[in-house]
Amino acid sequence: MASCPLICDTESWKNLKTHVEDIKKNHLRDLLKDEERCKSMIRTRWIVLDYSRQQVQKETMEQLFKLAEVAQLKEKINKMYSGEKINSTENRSVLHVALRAPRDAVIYSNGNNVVPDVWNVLDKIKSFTESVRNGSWVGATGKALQDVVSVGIGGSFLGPLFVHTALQTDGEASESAKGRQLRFLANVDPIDVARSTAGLNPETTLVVVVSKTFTTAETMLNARTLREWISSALGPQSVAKHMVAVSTNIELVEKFGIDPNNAFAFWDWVGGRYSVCSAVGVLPLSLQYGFSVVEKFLNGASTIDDHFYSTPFEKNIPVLLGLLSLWNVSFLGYPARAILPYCQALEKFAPHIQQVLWVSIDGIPLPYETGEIDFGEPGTNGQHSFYQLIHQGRIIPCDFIGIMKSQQPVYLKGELVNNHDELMSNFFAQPDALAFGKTPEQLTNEKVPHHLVSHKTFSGNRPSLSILLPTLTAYNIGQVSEGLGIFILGTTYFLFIWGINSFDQWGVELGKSLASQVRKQLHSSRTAGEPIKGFNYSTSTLLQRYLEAESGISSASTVLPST
Ligand SMILES: O=P(O)(O)OC[C@H]1O[C@H](O)[C@H](O)[C@@H](O)[C@@H]1O
Repeated sequence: MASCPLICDTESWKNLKTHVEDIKKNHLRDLLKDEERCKSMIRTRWIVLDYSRQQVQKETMEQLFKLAEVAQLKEKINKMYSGEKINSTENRSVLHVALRAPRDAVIYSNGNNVVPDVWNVLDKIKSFTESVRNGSWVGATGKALQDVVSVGIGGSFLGPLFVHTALQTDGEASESAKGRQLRFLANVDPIDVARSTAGLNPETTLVVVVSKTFTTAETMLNARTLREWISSALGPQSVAKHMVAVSTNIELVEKFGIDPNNAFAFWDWVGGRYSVCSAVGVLPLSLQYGFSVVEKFLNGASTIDDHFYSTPFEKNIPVLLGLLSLWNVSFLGYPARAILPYCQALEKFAPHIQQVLWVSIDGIPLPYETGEIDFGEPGTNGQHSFYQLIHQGRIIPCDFIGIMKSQQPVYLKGELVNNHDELMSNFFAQPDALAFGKTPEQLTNEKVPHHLVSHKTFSGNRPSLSILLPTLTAYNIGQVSEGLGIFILGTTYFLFIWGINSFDQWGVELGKSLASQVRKQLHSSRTAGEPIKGFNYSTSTLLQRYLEAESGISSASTVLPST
């Protein structure tokens, strides 16, 4: 039995479906003439959020807030923060907010305050990373470990990579990272092994194996590969000095050959895609930038949690972002969203991790589409690749993210504007181009040749929102990347409203089990010449062609990339 009716059966949902027809009668170029409307849709907090170019009226927002109330959104948020096991299919709390809570905070899971455990790990990370960075922790040959390879995939990779990319050009962070390298090894493609170790010396490299379960096939094969890379160069006893782990599964960490004292724990109430503020991100980032910089990142993330928990929905940035996404996906029928940071440092920002389910949290098949296809590219690069699509092709709501003060200002004397202003000229122009478009009448008045008028017509009425950040320090990155938080929390929200589980991931299991069958077939065919069996004709044919090709590798001996 459902614990609550599907949201699509509520009056509030039906009213919004009816409201769509009212909205379709308006063009954004007309809505944007209403200054009072626009004024009510520009929110200035730690960031400036302007959603006046969304296809919404004041009434739309009122109805969306009503829908959130009907969906008991605030109650669900309260349950999340109070440690209730809202991840019901895995019987777990959802408490990534505890990872960046102040030391004196009290957050319960299973009747225990989890904050002291969080700070025990943070204190251990601080101590360990300081010893590596100051050279008191050295490798097997007595050399300081200046380079780090973080091995992990999915949530054990994407969040840390995003934050690393954003910190690389921050003044304070880049100064503290001088002389150090942080690389990531995620894909099981051996090319990724070659790339992540190119030019590195095992003597001065520390490998961090990041895996919540310590069972993920790609991560564990990559970890064994780097263990071999180190052992073959420095001897098997060197693993203790050159490999550490981040996991909830300390037993498997020890079985792998890593000293449990060199394992940094996190907990089952941290979902993989929400783990960047756990040791998953904090350990490799602190090795690269120092714990004090990463602590600022955590503090920034913590401000989002406070805002998210205590701010009324009308002024709640993550809730507004989530509700607008819900409106675009479930009512206006736009299945995708382009996230366009006009800041190269945020190039890894577009959330790659989306929760999409076809059943409700109670296992009931949903009669409406869920999920949103998010993609993105830093501006102005995107303008030279897919903006033709978003201007004149299908309608894709866009989120533009700009920075007021560049991390790395450049100005050439004599130029009209500095380089950041040049970038931001596009940040301010693109949303209006999408909203207003250009009509055939305007083109005719501009004396555009008649045969080109249709080609150069822009329909406009394409929704977007604009976010302006003050700058990108570790603190701001924490706000934004829990900006992964803003978007992920926003995503969590409308998943709360859709009534699906934002925190489990059964959907990835089937592919993994089928890959396991193929792995066994490849092994038996290559080592014992076993014929292919148990696959459909198409897959069997492809497998046959693959096995006939020369692999360039003999399974008789270990092969590592040439360094
Ligand atoms: O950290 P691990 O246990 O190795 O899992 C790595 C990743 O596996 C899957 O892709 C999950 O959907 C992710 O949430 C998780 O981050």
